[in-house]
Amino acid sequence: MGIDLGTANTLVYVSGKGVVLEEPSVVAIDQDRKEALAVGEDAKQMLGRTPGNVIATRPLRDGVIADFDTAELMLKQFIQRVHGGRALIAPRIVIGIPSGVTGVERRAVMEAAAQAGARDVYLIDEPVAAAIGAGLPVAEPTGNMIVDIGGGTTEVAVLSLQGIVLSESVRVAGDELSDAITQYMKKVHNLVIGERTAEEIKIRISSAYPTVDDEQTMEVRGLHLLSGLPRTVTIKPPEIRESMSEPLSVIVDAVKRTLEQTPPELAADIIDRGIMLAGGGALLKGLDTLIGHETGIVTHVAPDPLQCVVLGTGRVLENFKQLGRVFSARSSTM
Ligand SMILES: Nc1ncnc2c1ncn2[C@@H]1O[C@H](COP(=O)(O)OP(=O)(O)OP(=O)(O)O)[C@@H](O)[C@H]1O
Repeated sequence: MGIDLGTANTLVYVSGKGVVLEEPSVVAIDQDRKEALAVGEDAKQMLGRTPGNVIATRPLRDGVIADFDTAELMLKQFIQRVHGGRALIAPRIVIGIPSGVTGVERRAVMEAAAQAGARDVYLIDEPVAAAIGAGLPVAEPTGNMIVDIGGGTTEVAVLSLQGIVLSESVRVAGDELSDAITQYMKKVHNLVIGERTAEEIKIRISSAYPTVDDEQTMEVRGLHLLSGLPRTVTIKPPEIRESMSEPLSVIVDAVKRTLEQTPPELAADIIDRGIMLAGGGALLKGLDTLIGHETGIVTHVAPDPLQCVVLGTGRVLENFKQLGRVFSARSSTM
């Protein structure tokens, strides 16, 4: 089983079957009964809409486990769902985690997987898994650059011969873009909006670079700060793009810094092959154009950016012998 345990979404790949689960990393807990009310998509629908005794939370923040018990519970639920309620034949699990996490954070992920029933747990750095999932030839002696923009972290890495030559991880990604939109709506339109609405604005009309859709409009509903009453405001893409400029420049700067440090031979390979974007954040309209414009290097979006990491873990599972050097840790080394 391969798992992308992400801040925003968790995906599971089963060897021989492909991606069998893709759910938001959200858990709704009934605090009176101390039990999970919903996990995944159902819990996400409850975000910001729960009564006092129910909390809908994300157990991961910035790509790492922030709430261990809830993360373990979520992981168990997902693994059980994949097994269709049958008894778990403790599987071998490969989990993608951000490359910048500490040893303590790595052990927390491994422990959660072991508690959830895994026999052998292998950790793979997310950029390596994303590059494999995006179809980059990571086993060859050639430079590949992958930029994985998730919910909580953006990872930029240069890979060659199954390994990371250099990488940079910044804790700014899709969530910060949504947060920037929330703050803008509050400051400029006096409108308080929830997390889900901010994400909807980002997905529907925002862009990182001017596009032909710039004249499009969207009606946003929220709570007016001054009157305290519900109100609808009409917004356009350019103002939303402007509101995201700070987090976007953090992402672009991370790419530039990594390129500046890349050894010349590998830099030449990257100029030939281009930069590959993966992760849900890669779906932001115009982000490839912005990065291409800022770096002068052709930038591509992976065919299925949201699934790159989990597809990479799956490919590793299915080619265990050939790709055996890609792991950053395994449970027997805990
Ligand atoms: N069409 C879209 N346009 C812009 N952003 C999008 C789009 N679709 C998804 N996203 C964003 O992608 C992010 C989730 O990406 P992904 O599932 O790759 O992250 P993750 O793996 O859970 O996070 P991390 O790698 O940080 O742990 C969210 O912030 C989401 O809002």
